[in-house]
Formats: sequence, C-alpha cells, structure tokens
Amino acid sequence: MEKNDYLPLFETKPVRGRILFRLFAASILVGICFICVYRIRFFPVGGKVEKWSWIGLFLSELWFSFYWFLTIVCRWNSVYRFPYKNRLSQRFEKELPGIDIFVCTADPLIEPPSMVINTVLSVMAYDYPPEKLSIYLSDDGGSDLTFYAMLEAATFSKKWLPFCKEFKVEPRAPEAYFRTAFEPDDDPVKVKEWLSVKKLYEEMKMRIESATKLNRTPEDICKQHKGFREWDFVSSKRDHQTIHQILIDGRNADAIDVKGKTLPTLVYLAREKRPRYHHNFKAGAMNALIRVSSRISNAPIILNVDCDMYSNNSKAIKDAMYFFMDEEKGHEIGFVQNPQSFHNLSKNDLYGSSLRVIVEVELPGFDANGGPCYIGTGCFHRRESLCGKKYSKEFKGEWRRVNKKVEESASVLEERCKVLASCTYEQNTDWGNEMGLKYGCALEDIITGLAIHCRGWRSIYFNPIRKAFLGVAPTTLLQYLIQHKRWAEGGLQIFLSKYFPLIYGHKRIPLKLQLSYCPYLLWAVNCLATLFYATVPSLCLLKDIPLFPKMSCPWVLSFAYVMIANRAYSLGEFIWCGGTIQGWLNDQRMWIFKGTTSYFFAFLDTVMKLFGFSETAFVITEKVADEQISQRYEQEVMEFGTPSIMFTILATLALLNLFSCIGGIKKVVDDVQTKALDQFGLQILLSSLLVFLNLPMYQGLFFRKDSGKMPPSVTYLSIIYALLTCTAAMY
Ligand SMILES: O=c1ccn([C@@H]2O[C@H](COP(=O)(O)OP(=O)(O)O[C@H]3O[C@H](CO)[C@@H](O)[C@H](O)[C@H]3O)[C@@H](O)[C@H]2O)c(=O)[nH]1
Ligand SMILES: [Mn+2]
Repeated sequence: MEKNDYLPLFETKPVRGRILFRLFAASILVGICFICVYRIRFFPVGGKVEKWSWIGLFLSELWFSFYWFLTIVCRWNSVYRFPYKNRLSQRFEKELPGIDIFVCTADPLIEPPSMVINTVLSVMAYDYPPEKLSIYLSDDGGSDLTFYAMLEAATFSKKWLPFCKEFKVEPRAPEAYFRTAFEPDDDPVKVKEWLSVKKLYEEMKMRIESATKLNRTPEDICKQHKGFREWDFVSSKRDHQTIHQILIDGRNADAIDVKGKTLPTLVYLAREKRPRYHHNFKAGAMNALIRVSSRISNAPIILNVDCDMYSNNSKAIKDAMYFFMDEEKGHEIGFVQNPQSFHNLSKNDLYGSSLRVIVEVELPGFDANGGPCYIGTGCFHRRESLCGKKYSKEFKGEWRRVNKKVEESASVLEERCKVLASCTYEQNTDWGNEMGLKYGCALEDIITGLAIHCRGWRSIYFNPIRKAFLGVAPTTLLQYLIQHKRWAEGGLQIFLSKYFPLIYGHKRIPLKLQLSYCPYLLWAVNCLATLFYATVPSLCLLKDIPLFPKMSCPWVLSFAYVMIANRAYSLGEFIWCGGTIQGWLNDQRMWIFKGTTSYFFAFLDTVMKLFGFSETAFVITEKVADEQISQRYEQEVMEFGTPSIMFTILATLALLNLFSCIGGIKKVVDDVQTKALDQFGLQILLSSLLVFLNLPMYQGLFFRKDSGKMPPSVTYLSIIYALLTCTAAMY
C-alpha cells in the first residue's frame, strides 16, 4: 500500500482540563511544604512520647506526600483510544490473523465447571472467522469434572454458535444471556428455536452441576470418550501426567455446527504436576499453553482471560485488531489491555472492588506514559512479545506470515505435545525468565508486562463503554482482603527485586513509565503510615498530647487545605468516573481496611521472604458464594462471619478510635473555656472520621444477629486489646 493511502485504524485523544489539574496539584504541593515547615518549626520540646509521635507523624506525612506525587504521574497526561469502526472490515477482512485464546482454571470447587464453560462458550462464539480461532483451556485442577464440562460445552457449541449469530446474542455466555434476555416475540418458529436452545442449556447446566455436586462424571459419557481413561492414572491434583485432549479439531471436515459452519478448535490441557517440581501457578499454566498452542495453531495473537471472565462483546477481537493492524503504529504494540470489569458488583460497590479510579483515570494515564501494565486478564498479546522477542523497527508486517499447515492428526498431536507441558521441559531453558510469563512472583502479570515494555514494545489501553470482559469480584470482606494482600505482596516483591522499575527500566523505558509502575508496587508500604495515622493521633488525644496546630492558629490552614481539597478532588474524580457518593465512602473505608491489614501482612510476608522464611503462594479467589452471603452482598451488608486475624486488627482499631473519640468529646464538653477544642480539634476530627468510616464494623461487632456478623471470639479479643491499649495510653 502506498504511503499516502494510509488510513489510521484508531485515534488517540488526550483528556481535557489537564492545566486545571496541574494548577490544583501545584497548590497541594504548596500546602505540603507548609506542613513540613510546621512539623520542623514546632518540633515539641516535651517528653519522649511527644517527640516520637511527632517524628512518626511527620514521616507518615512525608510518605503520603511522596505517594501522592507518584499518583500524580499517572494523571499528568491521559489518553483515550478510539478505533475507527468499519475501516477494518473494508480493508483487512481477509488478512485477519489467527488468534489463540487461553482460559485458565485451577480448582473445580472454587471455580465451578459450569462457570468455566460459560467463559469458554462466550469466547468460542466471537464474531471472528472460526477457522482462525482456537481456544485452549488450562486446568490446573486436573479435574475430570472440568473435562466432562468441556465435552458438554463442545457438543452444545454446535447449537450455541449458530444460535448466537441468528439471534444476535449479546453477551455470548449462555448463563449471562438467558438471565436477562426474553424470548423473541415475532415469528413462532423462532420462538420455538429460542426456547429449545434455552432448554438445552439448562439441561446441560443441570447435568454439570449435579456431576460437580456428586463429584462423579456420568458413566455413559465416560465410556464414550477416550479422554477419561487418563484419569485412571491421576493420583491427585498435585501429582499426575499431562492430560491433553483436542476436543474439537477445527481442521476436520466434521468439526461443523448444526448449520454446517466450521467450529473453532477447542483444546483441553492439564499440564503435568509432580510434587517435586514447582508449578509456578498461573504463569506456569500460561507458559505450557504458549508452547502447546505453538504446535497446534500457532496464532500470532494470544488472548488471555481468567476462567470467570466471560466475553461481553462478540466484536472484542476485532476491536483489538484495529490497534495491531494499524500500518503506522501497529507494529510497535506488544499488547492491548482491556480493563478488568465485573458483573456482580453491588449498587455502591461495597468493597470498592471495581477499582473505578484506576480503570478510568490511572490506566489511561499509564497509557500516555508508554502503555498500561499487563493486568493478567482481558489482554491481547502479540505472541512474539510474550515469548521474549525484542521490538525492532524491521519487525513490520512480519506477523502476517502464513503458518505452515500442521499435517499430524489430532491424536498424534495430542501425544507429541505432552512433552511440552511436562514438569521437566523447562529445566535449563529460559522459560519463566526471558521467555513467556515470569516465575517467582504472585503478580506474574505486572512483572511480565514490565519486561515486555523493557524489550521496547509499547502497549495500548482500550476501555470501551461496553466492556469487553466481565468477571467476578470477591463478595466477602475476607476474600477481598486476601486478594489485595496477594497483589500488594507481589508488587512489593517486584519493587525490591532486580525488576525495580527505576533500575530495570533505566534507559529502556521513559522515566514517566518507570514512575507509573511505582504506586502499584508500593501499595504494601502504605501500611506503616496508615497504621500510624489510624492509631497514634487518637491515643495521643487520650494522653493529652497535641500533634496538630491549634484551630485558632493559621498553620491549621495548611493541614485543612491539603486534607479537604485532596478528598474533595478524590470525590469529584470518583463521581466523574461514574461512581456514587456512597460508593466513594465505601472506597475510602476499604482503603483504610486494606491499608491496615492486607498491606500490613503483605509487608510482613515480603520481609520474611527476603530473609528466606516464607514462600510465594497464590490463594485463588472464591468465585461462588452461598445464597445468604450473596444476598447480604447485594444488600450491601458487610460480610465478616469467619474468625481471622485481619478482622481482629480491624475491630481493635475501630474500637480504639471509638474510645478515643469519646474521650476527646468528653474533654471538650468538660472544658468550659473551649481550650480543648482549640487544642485538639484536628485530632478529634480525625478520630471521628475514622469512627464514621468504621460504622459497619460496630454494627458487625455489636448489633447484628445474622451469620455474617463478627464472630464472638474476634469481638472479645478486640475489646480486650482496645481497652488495654487505651488504658496503657492514658496512664
Ligand atoms: O495455580 C494457579 C492459580 C491460579 N490460576 C488461575 O489464575 C486466574 C486468576 O486467579 P484468581 O484467583 O481469580 O485471582 P485474581 O486476584 O482475581 O486475579 C488477578 O490477579 C492475578 C495475579 O495476582 C492475575 O493472574 C489475574 O489474571 C488477575 O485477574 C484464575 O483463572 C485461576 O484459575 C491458575 O491457572 N493456576
Ligand atoms: Mn479473578
């Protein structure tokens, strides 16, 4: 194509209003400077406790300021991407590259097979040439139940795929579709067909769910398919050979749906697991899939989704192709990242799991700085970028190469690929290091994305209004805290490793991109300052130690400005992103909750790991909850229920602040000259704010009767701890 024929396939728009934002940021900076001056000039001359509290508070404030600066980096510039719809089909319909879709699952109890196949069916039904589409399921649970469900899905897809096309189904995950869709009310023939497919789906779901419940696959089906014989050799989830079955071989003439159209290829893989070999969690699973798929379909683009993330838009692959296939900018793109969005959020997002501000504000900023990080799911990779290839200008167009046709039959392929997924295959190779996803870190995604950036690729963040993927957010407080602990721990581990972005990325990626990574990697470190701020000022209030300027003194303005303006901005931003005021309050509460528990334990564990005392773990997030828990989640009632040390900490902090808040108010009431209010105004305000945010906690501790209330053991312990600390502080 001639140069002047070039028609861009996507457009990039910078966000507006940045100047205003920068002025605002500058004013906050001035406020911070005043706070620092105050902290130095008014350093207490009194006793030891005063001095140390003052120093601690000052350090916390310095930390928060530094962290605030990091969050500014991702807001300085932001860009939004818009594909020019319909240009692609005009020009490239024939040239569309093949795409391999990887779905990962790890446990049939936590991730029920009926959910997994919904994801699989939704990605099989993409509006994309089926002969260019291959779907691979990695089953780290090595479960015959999941395998059985996949067989059912393969059969059902013959009906489902033509049905999707005929009825323009959206989304194409049957569960999500039938939950909300109504039967068409025009043509009776169509109504009949619609109802019959719905019935087929429901029957299949019943069979799969009852098999899961009984933990037994139906005998007649076991006899029919050779794949089940593999389970005769499986001794446990952690100890078995590779199980590799091509369920639909798209090259086959009989791989067609009921309307005679080709079906996409569908492959089941449970890589080999042996107790002696570390399996490296999801990263290990992904790398096995990369190798196996390279022998079967070897598509130049890889889409990776978690098993709970169904496709919410059948055009999502084409949308991603607009970026990769752009003739001027496409060749430098290593991956296209979609946000992680959820279909099960409560109205005001009780646990703040949507990470709204990150998705709507920070990731577009990340994009402007050189490309968003890889967040593990909903991401389209160029195979080369994932396999360790460095970006080079000469690379242009190479990926449109035609694959050599694979001649072997499916059963030969199944056997030959087994070795690629064996435990020993990776020994003395670069897999897990320079090739594929990186090992040794619970945040395999972030670290892998960073490495891809450092190899010269850029990435694109694409956040369409109709989200491309929808997943499941945790529905209990504990699940949420555990998930964030894993993330915070993985982040800090990267920060302290040789992948520290400022060194690893030095001269490889721009400084602003290096800095964009840092706030996420430093989540865990926030625990120190947060814990300090949530305890010491309140305790000092009980002990009569002032830590902030008097209300009548002008220095108070700097504190008031920084605190109020910052929170007001945060609220504005949250609402601009489509949130509610209650949602923002929930988000603020969760920031304190995770700051004092998830981040704290992530910090401890990382330090322990540095000294070799503990190992990386990956606690899989629960994807189903029982009826009562789901109900409470929908009514936005916080879920405690099980005893946990995290809850003990949260409850102790809540009570401690309640006591000191009461103590502070008592001081003010007792004191007629309102000296106390003048002296301790900010401290009382701080502890009252904490009490306000902790209201659901007091409810869970004292006023609720349902099974989701705080377990009594936690209640008693926290009362004792809080009383002890407060008494110790007072005397
Ligand atoms: O040994 C394992 C453990 C997990 N998984 C899969 O990894 C995915 C993510 O696990 P999940 O428990 O849902 O974790 P989340 O915290 O929801 O996942 C986010 O964070 C992870 C990194 O911590 C990323 O890998 C994920 O893509 C990202 O969605 C799931 O599909 C699992 O089946 C495996 O395949 N093997
Ligand atoms: Mn998940």
